[in-house]
Amino acid sequence: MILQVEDLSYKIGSTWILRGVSFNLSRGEFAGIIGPNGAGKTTLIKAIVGDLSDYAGRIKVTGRVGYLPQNPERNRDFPISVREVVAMGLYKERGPFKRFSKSEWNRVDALLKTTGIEELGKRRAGTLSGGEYQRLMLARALVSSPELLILDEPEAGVDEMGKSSFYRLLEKLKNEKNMGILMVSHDIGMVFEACDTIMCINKTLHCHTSADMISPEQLQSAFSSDLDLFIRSRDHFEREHRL
Ligand SMILES: Nc1ncnc2c1ncn2[C@@H]1O[C@H](COP(=O)(O)OP(=O)(O)OP(=O)(O)O)[C@@H](O)[C@H]1O
Repeated sequence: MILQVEDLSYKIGSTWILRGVSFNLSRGEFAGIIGPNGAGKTTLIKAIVGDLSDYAGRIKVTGRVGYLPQNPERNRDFPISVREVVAMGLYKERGPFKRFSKSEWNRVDALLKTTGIEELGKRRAGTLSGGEYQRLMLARALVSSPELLILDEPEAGVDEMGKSSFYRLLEKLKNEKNMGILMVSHDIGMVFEACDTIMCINKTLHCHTSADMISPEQLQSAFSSDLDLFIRSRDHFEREHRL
């Protein structure tokens, strides 16, 4: 088990954002978190990565975490290269004040290759397109060799071709490194295609089950407040089950 969440609840003022969320994530499991806007998905991720302190319940992570946040902040003018941004992902384990060693730069370059942006290493990070920037953020999240990779809507700004190669890359990394992956996404089709398990969240966790076992009732209970998302997920359910 790489992640254990037990009875997690979070409240802002008198409003519950999350209530009694419990689940486990195994190594080698790619879980997709789906749910309507405002369902508490990002809040759950923030609690897991340690950006939220005043929650109730327990979260146990047993391994290194790589995190690709939703809409990562981007300063287009800041004079930093793509390679340097990836290398900064190592700060947590070795601090910012030492020069990067040759082997650390080799690690960075290998990841630029893995994520398909090796040609862009020397470019100023601010000049990258949206999809290229997401790949850069993925390389940075991976440079510390995480056992748990957490992604919050990584497909934002990525075109359809880019999306499917991005998800294929995640599946490959999961298989090669036996990582656990937790990904929030509104891309219901891709979630059903790429993920092993699906978690439906809307304040509470409505289901956490394998993509081909999920029932229309589970989808409906999580999405009742968002008819459009519900219909799209039901369509995918029906296609998956050839109904
Ligand atoms: N600082 C805050 N103050 C008040 N309400 C907040 C705050 N942060 C989050 N919320 C509310 O908490 C709820 C859950 O937000 P969260 O960002 O976790 O949802 P989400 O499921 O990630 O949504 P989306 O799919 O739109 O990204 C929303 O109703 C949001 O407005």
